Amino acid sequence: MIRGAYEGRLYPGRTTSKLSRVEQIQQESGVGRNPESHSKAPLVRIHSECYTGETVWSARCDCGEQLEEAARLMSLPQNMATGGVIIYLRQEGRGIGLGEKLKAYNLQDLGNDTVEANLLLRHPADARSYGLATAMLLDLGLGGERGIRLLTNNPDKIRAVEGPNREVFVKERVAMIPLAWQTGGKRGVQGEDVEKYLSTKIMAMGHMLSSR
Ligand SMILES: Nc1nc2c(ncn2[C@@H]2O[C@H](COP(=O)(O)OP(=O)(O)OP(=O)(O)O)[C@@H](O)[C@H]2O)c(=O)[nH]1
Repeated sequence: MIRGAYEGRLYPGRTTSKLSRVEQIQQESGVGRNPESHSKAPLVRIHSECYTGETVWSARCDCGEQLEEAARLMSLPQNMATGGVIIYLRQEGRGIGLGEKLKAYNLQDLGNDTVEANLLLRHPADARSYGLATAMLLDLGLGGERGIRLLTNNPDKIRAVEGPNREVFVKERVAMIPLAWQTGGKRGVQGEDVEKYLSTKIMAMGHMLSSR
C-alpha cells in the first residue's frame, strides 16, 4: 500500500499477489528492461461506481464490462511495460447515489431516457467531479508532459481530468467500444436497455462512439 493507492501488477493468468513472483515473471519476459517503459504514457481508466452493472451484472449499462475490459487492456503484453492505473471513484449513478439511480431506472421504465430521468428527479444529468482523480494521478507521478492514455468515450471526463491548468496531459484518448459491438453480439452486455442507454450517451451526452 502506498499513499492509499494499491499498486497491482497485472499479467494474463495471474494467480498470486506475491510481488516476488510477479518480478520473476517480469524478468523472464523482459518487461521493465525496455527503456520505452519510462517514457510511454500509461493507460488510465477513471471509473465511476456502478453497483448494478459491476456487482449484479444488470444489463442496463456497460459499466461492468468496461471495468473488466480496462484491466484486460492493461494486462496486454504491449501495455505491461508502462502498467496501468484504474481510479475507482465512489460516484454511484453519475454521482446521485444508488437509491436515486434506482428511482431513475423506474422513470426509464416509464419511457424516459437516462438524462431525462435524472432531470425529472431534480438532479443534474451528470453530478460527478474528477478533481480527486486529477490529484491522484499527480500523486502517482503522472502529471506533466509524459501524459496518459485515457480509456473513455466521455469528452467531459477528458476535460475535467486534465484539470483547470492542464496539470495532467491526456496524450491519447482510447475508445471503449462496447464488447457486443466489437464481437457482433458474441460477447458483452446486450439488449434493448443497454442499446438505448448507449444511444442516449451518444446523442445527449456527446460520447465519442459511432452508433451501430
Ligand atoms: N443516474 C444514472 N446513472 C447511471 C445510469 N447507468 C449507469 N449509471 C452510472 O453512470 C456511471 C458510469 O457512467 P458512464 O457514462 O457509463 O461512463 P463514463 O464514465 O461517463 O464514460 P466512459 O469513460 O466512456 O465509460 C456510473 O456511476 C453508473 O452507476 C443511469 O441510467 N442513470
